[in-house]
Amino acid sequence: MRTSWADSVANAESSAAATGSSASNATAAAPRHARSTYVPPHLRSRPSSSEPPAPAPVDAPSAASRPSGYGGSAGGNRWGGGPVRDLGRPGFGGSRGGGGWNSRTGGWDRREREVNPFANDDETTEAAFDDQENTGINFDAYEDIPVETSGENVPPPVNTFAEIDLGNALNENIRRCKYVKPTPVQRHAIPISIGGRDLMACAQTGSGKTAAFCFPIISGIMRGPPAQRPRGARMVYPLALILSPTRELSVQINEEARKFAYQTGVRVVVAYGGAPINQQLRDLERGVDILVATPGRLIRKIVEQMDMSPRGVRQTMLFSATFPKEIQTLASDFLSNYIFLAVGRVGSSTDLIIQRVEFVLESDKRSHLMDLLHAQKANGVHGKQALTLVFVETKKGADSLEHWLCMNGFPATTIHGDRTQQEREYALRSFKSGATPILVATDVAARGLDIPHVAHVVNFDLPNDIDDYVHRIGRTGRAGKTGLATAFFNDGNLNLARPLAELMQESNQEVPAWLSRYAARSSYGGGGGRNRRSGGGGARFGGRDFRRDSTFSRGGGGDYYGGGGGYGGGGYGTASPGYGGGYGGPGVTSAWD
Ligand SMILES: Nc1ncnc2c1ncn2[C@@H]1O[C@H](COP(=O)(O)OP(=O)(O)OP(=O)(O)O)[C@@H](O)[C@H]1O
Repeated sequence: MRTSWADSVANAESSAAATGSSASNATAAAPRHARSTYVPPHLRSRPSSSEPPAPAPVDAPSAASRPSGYGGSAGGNRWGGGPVRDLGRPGFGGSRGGGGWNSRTGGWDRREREVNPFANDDETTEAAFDDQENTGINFDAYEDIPVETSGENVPPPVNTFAEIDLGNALNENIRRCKYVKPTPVQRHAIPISIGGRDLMACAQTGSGKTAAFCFPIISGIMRGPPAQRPRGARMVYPLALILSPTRELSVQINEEARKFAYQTGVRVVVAYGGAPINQQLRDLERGVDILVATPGRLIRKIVEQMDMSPRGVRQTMLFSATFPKEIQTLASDFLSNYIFLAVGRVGSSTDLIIQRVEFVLESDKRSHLMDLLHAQKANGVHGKQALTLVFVETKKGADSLEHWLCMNGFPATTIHGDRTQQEREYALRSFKSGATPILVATDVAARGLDIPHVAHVVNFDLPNDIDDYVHRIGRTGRAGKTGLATAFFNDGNLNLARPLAELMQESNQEVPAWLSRYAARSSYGGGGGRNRRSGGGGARFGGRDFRRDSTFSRGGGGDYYGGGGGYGGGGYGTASPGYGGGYGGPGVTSAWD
């Protein structure tokens, strides 16, 4: 039978060197005195060493919490480790004395206290917006969304978090996050992931994909038996690797995952370029269960040429709002007998975003933007109340537009690849807080960033690729809230005319007649080009499994429907959930930073 998280951890010793190679190298370079002994997650949060280790409380799963058919084709529950051992306890890390993360002999680092990741939530963002109406989360907006799954023995979805045995500590964090019920992608993806299956999940921007992959990973690690690590080895052994396309997104996923993992004993660490390496090395040396990393264009190398367990042994999940066919083809190399999940007309944007396209000549763009910003102000939607994200094509263009906006009385900042990481992070903080309510950005900020109160996304320069457009506008209209996206279109964007018109139509937007005319023109020879979506019927927006495409043929076979052979027995089940698209294969543009 194929390995589950529980099996993976149990088998960790035999393949201890099989994962986290980049982290391992990093650790080897760290100063000796910082070495600490690894304590597996299930032993953390226990009483201090002077006390006998008490049996971990166990959440007995109710029959209802295990949907029939759970576990997929291999039959039965893949977890193998039984119900979640719940490690979370009140008083963790402090007042009770002795209990918790840091007090156990041989812990990661006894000086360390687990920082409360919820502590700053209210101060940093909400306080700045305290006079704004709290619209709350309206996930009813997603209720009618069509869901399509394909693959063998798809585990059924759940309707509530309570139906899944995630454990008290994680449930408590879900409550702290104010998540009342799962979003559609969470309802479907969590049981699939807990069932040990590989997954390619396509769901709209802002619809909760982060929790959809984090919850099962955290609960899987909590559930697992102790991992035996070689003593004294200066290696770190992440049980899960989360790869994301940009540094800022890695930072955000790390922050989210830390909230979900708070007081569970599961340790999350982030590693990315441009930030001081010593701090990251120190964090890694304290131990890591979940490593969040930005690998640039090295995705294929990490998965195929490093020591990671092969597909079919590890569990691999990919999540994105867009999955064009080429990316599906490339990504399927990393997956085994996977389930394809499409929530919504995927790759399509959500109806929550009102999309406008305006014809603006290059020379008129600045004054047109100024008009929009003044109109926003006049409507009382400005400043901290409504953050505006302006996408431009080049780094120079970003700096120059930022300067011009500031000169004209609109406080703005900028984020792009030529700025230092410190400057990028500062800019993001300044934008989020409302101090500079306009952020001029290149595609660095296009994917995944979850910034509350972004009310307006302006495509000052349209991207060449419709996928990028979908991700960009998805920075607004998130978590059930509505948003506005305005695009400046001119003759230079002819290639985008058709996919843009189609996308707008699919999202129930009003398509200007002039854009339809451009779209028709581009269909007759002009457009297409890089835009992989133009043409191709239902698969256009990546909303269907490319394995269903009758024209699909790769040769070699054996891994798709009924391919079998993927279940290779025990091993080190490093889950490697991906994020965003862009595998940088030949001929495919990579959005990875
Ligand atoms: N079940 C839930 N209940 C309430 N809010 C939720 C729930 N799940 C996620 N959210 C919130 O919804 C917002 C969007 O979630 P997330 O960033 O995971 O979206 P996403 O699908 O990954 O978007 P993108 O495609 O842009 O990366 C976040 O603020 C998150 O906290």
